[in-house]
Amino acid sequence: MPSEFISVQEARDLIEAHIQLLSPVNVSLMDAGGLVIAEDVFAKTDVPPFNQSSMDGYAINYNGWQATGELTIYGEVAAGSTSGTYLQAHTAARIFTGAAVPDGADTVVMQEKVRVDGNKLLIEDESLVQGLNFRAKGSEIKSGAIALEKGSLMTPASIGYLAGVGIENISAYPRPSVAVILTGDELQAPGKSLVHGQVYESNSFALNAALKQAGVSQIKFYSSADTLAALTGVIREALDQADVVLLTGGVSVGDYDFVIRAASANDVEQIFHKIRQKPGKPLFFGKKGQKVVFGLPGNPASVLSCYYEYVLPALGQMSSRKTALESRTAPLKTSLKKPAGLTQFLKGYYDGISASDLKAQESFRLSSFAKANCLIRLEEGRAEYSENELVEIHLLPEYYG
Ligand SMILES: Nc1nc2c(c(=O)[nH]1)N[C@H]1C(S)=C(S)[C@@H](COP(=O)(O)OP(=O)(O)OC[C@H]3O[C@@H](n4cnc5c(N)ncnc54)[C@H](O)[C@@H]3O)O[C@H]1N2
Ligand code: MOO
Repeated sequence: MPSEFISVQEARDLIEAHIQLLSPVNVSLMDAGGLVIAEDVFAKTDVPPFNQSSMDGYAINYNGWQATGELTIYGEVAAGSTSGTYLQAHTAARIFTGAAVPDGADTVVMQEKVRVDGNKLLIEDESLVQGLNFRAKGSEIKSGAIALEKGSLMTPASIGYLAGVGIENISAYPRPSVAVILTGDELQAPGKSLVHGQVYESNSFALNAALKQAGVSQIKFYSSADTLAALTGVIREALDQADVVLLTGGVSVGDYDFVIRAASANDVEQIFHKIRQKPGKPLFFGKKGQKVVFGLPGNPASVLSCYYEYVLPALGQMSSRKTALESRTAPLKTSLKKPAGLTQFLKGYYDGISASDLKAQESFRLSSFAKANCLIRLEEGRAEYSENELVEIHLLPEYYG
């Protein structure tokens, strides 16, 4: 293998070293799912904001009731009632779940555990203790306290939690915007007829689905004719529009493979080109300012392998997220041979116990990828693996097991 080829680990390290966090933006909680917060977030109120009943029943003063045994029902507090009340001695207030407990009361008795006789309340609750069914003001969080720390992921629960402490917007790292440039004069859109020499264009479909699955919503597609001038112009426009530019095809050594030259003509600094791996050997990675360019080798299975192994973690890193495929070790179902000197990513199937390589591994074929739920990583220095030998597998995102 010529010396400009680098290892998979070197490629990973170089990408990680060159990716920069995107600048935080102010986002509505409604649009914050999956983002990471860039600053500590402070509660805007006590939660609960007042002493609150957790049951439908009667608010009482526990010690007062202990002293007299019988209470007179006085008034009612519904959830949302905003007029403050004070519980007089020897009285109980009818109350409902979520309502503000009157000052002077410290306990709520469930309505199932009382007898009401006219306006007299008889409590028949042997397990009643002071403070039961009473949520003290600020017992979840006090106003001004840190609700979530910088670096927290906005899950449905954390979004709900922040809304509950009075937050409307947060400062978060956005997801990158992505431009996808398709190269290749032989490409035809699905739905149209093929003439001899044409193939259906599929990379935009696979990448669109993969990017959306990763939460990227700003995706623009471009097509370029196979000329240096055309591709140089399209890359310029894409770099203007997006944080990340993904090209498919045109990174190899053919006479019409213009990606390297067109990137250079746009002052994209080449960080690497070519990895000792299969598929995706001619992967290109470059940088212009904070923007990054991946030249994905055009074969459809190379595009997807390189996306999962290199692009997806980079997209995550820009948004302060870990999005690399989940890695596990699993025993191989059968023995395998491979070329030494290349890391191989095989389309595989993991049944929860062992991993098997699927048929049809060539990079122009997607039939095996379509059935795979993992990539099996075989190490550069190895030429064979035996049955049951432990290997590293990378679970594809659609696999939940
Ligand atoms: N002499 C050599 N030839 C090749 C080498 C090499 O080292 N020396 N490497 C091979 C490897 S490995 C790969 S991978 C490919 C990568 O080539 P490119 O990135 O330049 O890709 P293209 O030639 O443009 O396309 C490759 C293949 O993929 C099809 N393709 C491209 N785009 C799409 C698309 N959007 N949808 C569907 N199919 C697409 C294209 O028609 C070609 O069949 O180079 C090898 N050659
Ligand atoms: O390495 Mo290429 O990506 O096999 O076809």
